[in-house]
Amino acid sequence: MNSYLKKYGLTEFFEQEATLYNGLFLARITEQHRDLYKVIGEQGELNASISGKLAYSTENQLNYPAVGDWVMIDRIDGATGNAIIHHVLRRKSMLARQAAGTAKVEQAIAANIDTIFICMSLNADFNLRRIERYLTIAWDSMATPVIILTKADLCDDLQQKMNELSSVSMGVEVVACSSENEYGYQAINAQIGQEKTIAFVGSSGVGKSTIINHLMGRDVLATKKIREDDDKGRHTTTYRQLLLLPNGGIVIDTPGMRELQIYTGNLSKSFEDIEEIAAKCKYSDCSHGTEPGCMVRKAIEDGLLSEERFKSYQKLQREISYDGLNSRQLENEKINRMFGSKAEMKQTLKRFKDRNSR
Ligand SMILES: Nc1nc2c(ncn2[C@@H]2O[C@H](COP(=O)(O)OP(=O)(O)OP(=O)(O)O)[C@@H](O)[C@H]2O)c(=O)[nH]1
Ligand SMILES: [Zn+2]
Repeated sequence: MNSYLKKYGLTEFFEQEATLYNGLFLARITEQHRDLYKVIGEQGELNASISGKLAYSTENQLNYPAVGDWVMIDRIDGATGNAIIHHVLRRKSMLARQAAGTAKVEQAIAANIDTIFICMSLNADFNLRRIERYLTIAWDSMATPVIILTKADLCDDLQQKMNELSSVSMGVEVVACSSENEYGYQAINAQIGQEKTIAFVGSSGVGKSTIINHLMGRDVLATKKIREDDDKGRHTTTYRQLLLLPNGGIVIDTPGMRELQIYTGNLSKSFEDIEEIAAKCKYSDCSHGTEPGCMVRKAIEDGLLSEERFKSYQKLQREISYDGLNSRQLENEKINRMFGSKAEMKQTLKRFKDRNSR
């Protein structure tokens, strides 16, 4: 096997697949820009674009090459111009999300990830529902999730949080860590196999870049603090979307992956008032419809909360719960919305059948 590409995660599976394409060369996508890709071939990095035929035959956005994909290109020497990507090899896993502004079109964020590090901080960001959502996304991608709890130094009830977490983590490895004293960093390293590809997801500011920098042994990513000081910001500077770790292992960190989190985090902030009222509803999963003891409806009736504000909260909430979910999850979401839950849906369907068979 080509030892150079092996460092970039090449396995026998892909090498075998590649033999189907005579005369073309194997490469892995390391960066994606609008129409231009960076790929790593057996002789190093080169620019690439997709062939007209591939673009033409690719109706589904999902099948466009994404960072992490293994592809077949027409050359290994960039001196003769951009390489042309002719085929995308079958993926072992894929992280996808709804394309911005559309409900139906799905987009690949990254491909062929072995492990997804779901990062959540042990202070403000700690939220079991959020973990559940990320776990669903991770399982759906076919990669293995690992939960990384960050900022342990800012938490004084670690054991309690770990206990709470165990009710939703269901056998997934959990690692607590802190950048303060590098607590837990050894355990994180132990979760990274040789030539395995890792992706980091989680809310903004939980410390993903901090961990990646530590793994790299140098500051390759600007952490939030640095970015705030630098008004040009991270978005204008180019950065690597696929990083080789010095200890083996590969990190994929695409802009799309960072965006996966934006919406989950912000709702509570912008609607703190409603969430505060809702916390007092009789039922913790109150939908603020016709349930007894709903404090949100009461606040609206009492003129303490405007109906409009509540409506926009609900609307945003619906959009948020769609963001980042793929079609199968979306289907489940719709079922949940219509029937409350799958169990309830089954009940309803059963009642319906019973009635019709009578
Ligand atoms: N106290 C404490 N602060 C931390 C820890 N890890 C990271 N931070 C701080 O948290 C802030 C955000 O960290 P980042 O690594 O930039 O977070 P991020 O998840 O990469 O954020 P995005 O790039 O926006 O997705 C920085 O100011 C870090 O110094 C930790 O373990 N303990
Ligand atoms: Zn309510």
